This record gives sequence, C-alpha cells and structure tokens, in this order.
Amino acid sequence: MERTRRWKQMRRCSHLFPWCSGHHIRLTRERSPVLTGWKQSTYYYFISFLQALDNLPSAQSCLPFNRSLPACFNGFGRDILQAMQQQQMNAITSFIDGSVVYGSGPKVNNLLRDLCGLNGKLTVNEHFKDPKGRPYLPFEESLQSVCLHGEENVACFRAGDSRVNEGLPLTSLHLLWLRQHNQIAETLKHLNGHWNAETIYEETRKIIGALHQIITMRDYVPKIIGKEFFDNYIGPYGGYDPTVDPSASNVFATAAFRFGHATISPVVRRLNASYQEHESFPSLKLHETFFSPWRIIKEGGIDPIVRGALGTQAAAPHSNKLLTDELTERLIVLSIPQDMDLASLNLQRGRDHGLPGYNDWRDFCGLERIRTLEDFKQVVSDASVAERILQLYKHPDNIDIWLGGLVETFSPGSRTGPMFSCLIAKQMKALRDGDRFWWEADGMFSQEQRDELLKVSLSKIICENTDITEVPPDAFIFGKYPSGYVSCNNLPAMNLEAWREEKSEGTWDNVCTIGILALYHFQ
Ligand code: HEM
Repeated sequence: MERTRRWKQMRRCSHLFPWCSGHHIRLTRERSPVLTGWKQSTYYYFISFLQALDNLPSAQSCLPFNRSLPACFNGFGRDILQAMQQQQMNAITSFIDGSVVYGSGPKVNNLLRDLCGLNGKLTVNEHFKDPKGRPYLPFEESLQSVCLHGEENVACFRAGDSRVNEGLPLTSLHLLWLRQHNQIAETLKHLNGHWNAETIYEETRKIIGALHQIITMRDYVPKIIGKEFFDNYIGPYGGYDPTVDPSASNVFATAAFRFGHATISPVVRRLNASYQEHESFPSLKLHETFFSPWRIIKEGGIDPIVRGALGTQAAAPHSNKLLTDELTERLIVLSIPQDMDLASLNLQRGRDHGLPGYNDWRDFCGLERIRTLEDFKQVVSDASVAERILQLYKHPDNIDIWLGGLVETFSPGSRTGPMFSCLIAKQMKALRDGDRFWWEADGMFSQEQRDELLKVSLSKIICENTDITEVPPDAFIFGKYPSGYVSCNNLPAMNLEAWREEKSEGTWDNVCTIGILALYHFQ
C-alpha cells in the first residue's frame, strides 16, 4: 500500500523532530481515552508550524509534517500527570454558529464586515461580480498568496474560515452564505427602518447561525450517523445544559469527523442548467480545484459547481481504496511546496495528538474490543482488508483509530460505522446541549420566528443565491436529474415579517439621546 509506505517514511524521518519522539505517543496511548481524548476548555489555539524538509538531503523520501503546536505547560503543582501530557490547541470555536461566515474572533470579523456601508452587510469583492451581477467573496490582502493560476500567484478569497480556498465546492458554500447574509440584512433593514447597522448585522448573524444549526442537525447529521444512532445518542432537544462541555474533542477533529475524506470524489463536476456536462466549463480533476478561486471568477461563477455537487453522488469508500488518489497523491496543503497525502496526514495527526488506538475507542463507545482476526472480520465489510490491516499492525490494539473507524461496515442508513457514529453523535450532542445560544434555547427566537426558520433548507438557500432554478428538495439526498427535482418556486421560504419590530419608546435613538443627556447631567 502506497499509504503505508509513506507513513513508514514519516516515521523514519521523525528523528528530525527532537520533540516528536515515539516516547510521548506511547505514554499517552497507555492512558484512558476518557482522560486524553476529551478536552476541557472551549477554545484552543491550534497553530501548526512548518517543518520544511525540502532543504534536507533526505527530502525526497519524506513527507513534511507540521506538528500541532502544544499547549503551554501551566498545570504544574496541580495535576502533574495532566500537565505532563502534551495537548493541542484550536484556533477556532467549536460551536455551530456560522463562524465559517463571520470568523471566530474580532480581528477576522472586522475584516469581513462592511463597516462603512452602515447596512449590517458583509463586505464583498470590489473587483468582480458573477455573470448576473451577484457578488463574490472579498479578496485576501496578502502579498504572499497561496492561490495559484498556473505558476502565477493570484488573489485568494477571504471568509470566516481560512480553509475557504481549499476546493471549489467549499468556496461555493462560503459564497452562498455570504450572499444569504447580505440578502437577509437588506430585508431586515427594509422591515425595520429604525434599526441601526449593528442591530441589522447582529440579528442577521443570529439567523444565519440558527440556519447552520438547523441544516447541520436536522438535515445532515442523521444521514451521516443514521437515524438509530441519532435517536439513541442525540435524541430530542431538552434545553441548554450548563454542565455539558461543548468544546471539540480531540478524537472528533483528529479522527472521527475525518470520515468525510472518504466521501470525496476524484472529479469536481460542473453542470449546465439541464444538469449535463457544462459546454464551456468541463468537469475538473479534484487537484485542479485546490486553491484555485480564479476558476470561479473566470469560469462561470459558482452555479456550475453547485449543480455538480447536487447532481453527483458522494464517493463511497471502496475496501481497496479508501481515499481517492487525488487526495493521497495530489493534495495541496497551505505553504507546502510538494504534493501531499491526506491519508498519511490523518494517521500521523492521530499519533501527533497521542490519540489512543482503535480498540480503546471501541471500548469508550461500549463496543466489543477486537481481539482476533475473526472479531475484526465481523466489523469490517471486506475480510481481506481486515487481514491486511492486522498483518500490518500485528495486534488489534495497534490499529490507528482513523483507519479502524473508516473500514468498519456502515451502520444501517448511515455513512459511518458504529464507532465513528458514536463519536460523532457524542460531539454533536455536546455542541447542541452545551450551547446556550442554540436556536431552540429559551429566549432565542419567538415561536413565530422558529416556525419560519424551520422552513429553510440548503436547497432553498441555493435557489435564493444563484440562478439555479431546479434542485432536489433535500440537497443531502442525491437524485439523478430530472427525477425528484423540483422548481425552486415550490420550496418553502422563510418570511422575515416575523422579525418586524414596531419602533417604540426606548429604541436605540432614544437610548442614545438619554445617554447623552445623562452624560451632560453628571458633568
Ligand atoms: C476536497 C476535500 C477535502 C480536502 C482537500 C481536505 C483536506 C484536509 C486537510 C489537508 C486537513 C489537515 C490534515 C492534517 O494536517 O492533519 C484536513 C483536516 C480535516 N478535515 Fe478535511 N478535507 C476535505 C474534505 C473534508 C470533509 C468532507 C470533511 C468532513 C465531512 C473533512 C473533515 C476534516 C476534519 C474534521 C479535519 C480536522 C480539522 C481540524 O482539526 O481543525 N474534510 N482536511
């Protein structure tokens, strides 16, 4: 296996990183997943640093690997064992709150907002618009852009998440949400002429956050983990629970949610209005879409890409090829000047973070440990894959969690095996129940507003922000055009009248005047 060869090379290279000894990984592996896998605080600062191996003689035989920056050692004197453990940090919030649109902190947020327009909108691209005059994402103002057009560096798009330029479908989703924000902000301004820019922005952001939560939890997660797991592990909403830790668990980010890498197709299809291969902009190999935002501007906007995403089935992992070669042979990662291998990165990231092995996580989820090849064959759909993995790892306890989870047979009606379903479900429940701004939490929205929010679907958002006129009613269910496709006009839309607010005494203007009078009074 190419992947295994690569991974072994990574290990051989590890003497180049004095802080990356196998010792640390062995130490943490002996600990319980409960202690090492689930983190304590809400925000971590995850920064990776570049290990440029290119200038070393052995560069050709190595894949560069940026270790996740360890958190500072600050627990000395309290819990020495905890403090001795290397932990990683995140750069972004774990909450499902639309931060991909707005950023996870004030610095990015201020860059994204249109603060001059006084209209509560997000800033848009000043140089280009799509063929129908719809806006594009603004450009990053960086002198050293990582986006390429041939050999030439070109501008990258800016959004709330720095990965926005990784691939064209991802960039298109970012753009859909930007347009949706600006559209809602415009309607709210019209409905509530007395609202100032800040109120319009915050109310719009609150709506966009709620829509992210609804689409993720109602439309997406049940299809990934299956209805049974959803009902058993997540269940109906029971209100905000302040005892729940909503931070992203290490195992979720480093392994379980990376199940998605096996759903990526080697081709990004671009389709015309009849959902056929686009005459002018043919489909692209996946690697041709990495960090290539110029293709959106120069090659027909996002509509062909969005149609391609709707009209193409997600890849299903094949036992002999879990990930497409486009990801294992042609991956581009920020600032690394060579083709990368996502499978190797995932395996090595799990070790970098000291994740316990596959069997420990099965234990954690209440699933039987794998003790023999026969046990393993029971949970893996292809017996020969089970054999090859055990030959390679020698003992079931050694199997890396990402690989073990990926080869498990899917649970009924799901896209993941039982262990990944369990880990994803636990994380999603924590993100919902531990979020005091969850859209269904007390005081967040009126009943009338909730009813309107529930009408929205990803398909409708696509309809409202592109020139696409026919869509599958549920964007997460594949349908071969025209079977099952509906006209955009037939999909329900949110009516923002529910946000109309009568101007009353004590509105912003009055409060301002009162504040100024009070200041005079006390001088
Ligand atoms: C073309 C599509 C994709 C590409 C090129 C891609 C690429 C990457 C890369 C390069 C990393 C960092 C690897 C490392 O150094 O550890 C990563 C991380 C990750 N990916 Fe993907 N990915 C794609 C799609 C997906 C999908 C569809 C999902 C889930 C549904 C997903 C989930 C994740 C997660 C959870 C992480 C870890 C993020 C973190 O810890 O902050 N990815 N991906």
